[in-house]
Amino acid sequence: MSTHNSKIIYTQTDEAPALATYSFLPIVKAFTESAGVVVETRDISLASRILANFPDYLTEEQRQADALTELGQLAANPDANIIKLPNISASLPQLKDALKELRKKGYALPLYPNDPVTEADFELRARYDKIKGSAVNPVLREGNSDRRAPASVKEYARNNPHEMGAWSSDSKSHVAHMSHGDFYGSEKSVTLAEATDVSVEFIGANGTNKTLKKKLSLLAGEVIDASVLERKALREFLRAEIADAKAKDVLLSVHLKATMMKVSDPIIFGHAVSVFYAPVFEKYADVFEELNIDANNGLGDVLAKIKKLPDDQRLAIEADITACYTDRPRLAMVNSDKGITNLHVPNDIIVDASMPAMIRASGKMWGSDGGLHDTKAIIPDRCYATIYQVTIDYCKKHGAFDPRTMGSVSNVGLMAQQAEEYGSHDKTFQIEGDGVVRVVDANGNTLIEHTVAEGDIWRMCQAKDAPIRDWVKLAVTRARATGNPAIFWLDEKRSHDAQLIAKVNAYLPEHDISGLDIQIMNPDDATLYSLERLKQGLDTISVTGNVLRDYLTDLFPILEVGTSAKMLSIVPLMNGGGLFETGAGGSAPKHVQQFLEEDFLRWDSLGEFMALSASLEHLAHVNDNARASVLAETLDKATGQLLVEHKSPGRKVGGIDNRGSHFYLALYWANALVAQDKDASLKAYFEPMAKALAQNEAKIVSELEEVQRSSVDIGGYYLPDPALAEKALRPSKTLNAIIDQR
Ligand SMILES: NC(=O)C1=CN([C@@H]2O[C@H](COP(=O)(O)OP(=O)(O)OC[C@H]3O[C@@H](n4cnc5c(N)ncnc54)[C@H](OP(=O)(O)O)[C@@H]3O)[C@@H](O)[C@H]2O)C=CC1
Ligand SMILES: O=C(O)CCC(=O)C(=O)O
Ligand SMILES: [Mg+2]
Repeated sequence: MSTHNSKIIYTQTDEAPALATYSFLPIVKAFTESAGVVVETRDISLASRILANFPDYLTEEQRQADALTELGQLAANPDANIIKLPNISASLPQLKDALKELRKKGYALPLYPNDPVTEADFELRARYDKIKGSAVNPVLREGNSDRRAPASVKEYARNNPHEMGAWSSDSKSHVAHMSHGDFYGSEKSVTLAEATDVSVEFIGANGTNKTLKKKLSLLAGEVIDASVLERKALREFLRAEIADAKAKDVLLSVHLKATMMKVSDPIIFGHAVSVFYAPVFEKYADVFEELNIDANNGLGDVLAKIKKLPDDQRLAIEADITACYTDRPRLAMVNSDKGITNLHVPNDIIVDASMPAMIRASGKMWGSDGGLHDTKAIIPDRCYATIYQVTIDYCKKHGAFDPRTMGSVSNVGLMAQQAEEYGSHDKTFQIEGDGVVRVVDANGNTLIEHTVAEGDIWRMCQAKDAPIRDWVKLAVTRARATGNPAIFWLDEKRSHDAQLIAKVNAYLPEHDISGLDIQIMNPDDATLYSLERLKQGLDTISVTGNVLRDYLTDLFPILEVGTSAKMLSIVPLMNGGGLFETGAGGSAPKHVQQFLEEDFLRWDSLGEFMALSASLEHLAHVNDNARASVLAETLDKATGQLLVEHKSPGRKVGGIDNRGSHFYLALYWANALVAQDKDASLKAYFEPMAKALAQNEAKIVSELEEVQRSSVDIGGYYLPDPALAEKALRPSKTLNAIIDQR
């Protein structure tokens, strides 16, 4: 059998998934070796990405290869087989934190220039900004997205329902969005008949003329759109909603995506901060300027920077901040014990996960009293805010969903080649003055034009034709494979969506869609349609653009199976390779904190297990490697057994954690390989391992539990010491001996 090019790239990332990798990867290698499959790692952690981008500041030994660029190129190659674990999409405070740690460790990296003056400062800032936000996923995602809850996961949730907060019809929770002056209201879109280069020009009312973006090459059939969020309208909206939250006596929360929308959303977040704390920002404008305080970094930045002031001055500011709370609504908290509000940092409340978490918890969020309360959820732009209101209304009317009986909503998402809003950050601008912004083609024709004012956020998005066509095809494939209705969530009232509707209608007839139920609905109707089917226990495929892909693959999984971490998340790359993302959730910083405090890692690697199986399956198919196929099948069996036997990590210290679940996966996987009859040599190969694991079960479990309850040091947060981390994550000598002897 050919095992040519049987290579899987397993990514090293950050926080909880990176810790889990220390424990899981040796096990993976011990198994895949048997099929001649080589598993290599590439480090795309935040720390590594910073180092890879600053070789000129590092010594020869400190320099790092640019693994992300390498993997980005690999993703366009038919051979690609990449398992991608969640990574940090760094906000500015996170980036600075990581820098601080690296500098302490002897990496002579330059400080982030907060207030660039010279050209060199600007260049340096641009270099750092490239690493900020969602800098990884868009590079690797050279394909559209197929995310769903596998049958075994659904089955597990039905038999072991997670807690769902009860909903009451008199809940005061609601979504607040703008009614004008937002991106939704101003969107203009065109589909290009021919390839062209465009530029984005700002023509100031005072006669200034500035090219915001030079020579952007566009392909024939590409859909572009542009829209503007008005600063004035946003701030008025925020003021009104803050007052309304106070009047209704609900918590105030703001839900944005400052990671993927790394240019626009920190600015919007900054407005929420400076409007909420307006008296303070006004009174201390000069001091804040001197301290380089930027509202976009949140109240946390204010509190940290005023520490440099003399005590009396700092206390006065702190008193004025406290005074804000008397005539303003209570803020939703991220951590009420530590007094962290949802306006502290832009990366704590990320809309895709935060809204479903709220909806799961009776529509409530945590208040500073440590209790759950009804909340006003501010999501300024109307493009996608309303789907949450429809969901809230549905829960108010019908009560919470029941994981035991509810159906499932899977997703086919347009994502390839930085589609739509999630590829817009290099075409997003905070406008310097009043004037107009124009998108002008190579012949000097204006394609799109907006009147803008100082401080407005203008942005342009792209969606290329080939990915759109591939997305339609993937939707049909999933509809055919499942027999479920596939709903395109497209809003005919949005100019961009109108272009997409035309393309969907043009490309659907390229496929055999006989007997399939494929419909186009606006997001509100599609939400209601899907929720009604969900209630009845029926399954529906949501076919969406990039943002709704992100939102829905947290919303439905969190309601259905308790977390998006258990999703199968496949990216069939357009050039034939496979990218297998683990889950749909993030890096869960809270898990690291718990691990450091009590040596218990509650991260569930189910997403890794499923991604590995899908990756092996893909490899088996592409490389005609029958053994890899047996490995994939038996891994699925083992994962199923792990669920049934309740060997997933618990949430609280004591019992099985992430490492314990890895042991059980290894045991069940080895057993399944011994039990299969497709490949006799694999059967024989795994017999000794299966036996050793089974015989030592009690000893291994006890070695894994013994370490819990004391604090642990891994020598860093963003760049842990590999030796310390390995020691901490592989505490069972008995297990290590069995795994390492392969
Ligand atoms: N694909 C990617 O690379 C993604 C990366 N991120 C990054 O992750 C970080 C955190 O983002 P956030 O929005 O809080 O989202 P997360 O998905 O990390 O967190 C939401 C909550 O989901 C639960 N959760 C998520 N994954 C797992 C898992 N494998 N096992 C058990 N529980 C899990 C945890 O709940 P509990 O605390 O109750 O245990 C967690 O607090 C950010 O740095 C963000 O940029 C976010 C999304 C995707
Ligand atoms: O890349 C990121 O920052 C987050 C990605 C994400 O949330 C998703 O794809 O679901
Ligand atoms: Mg997401």
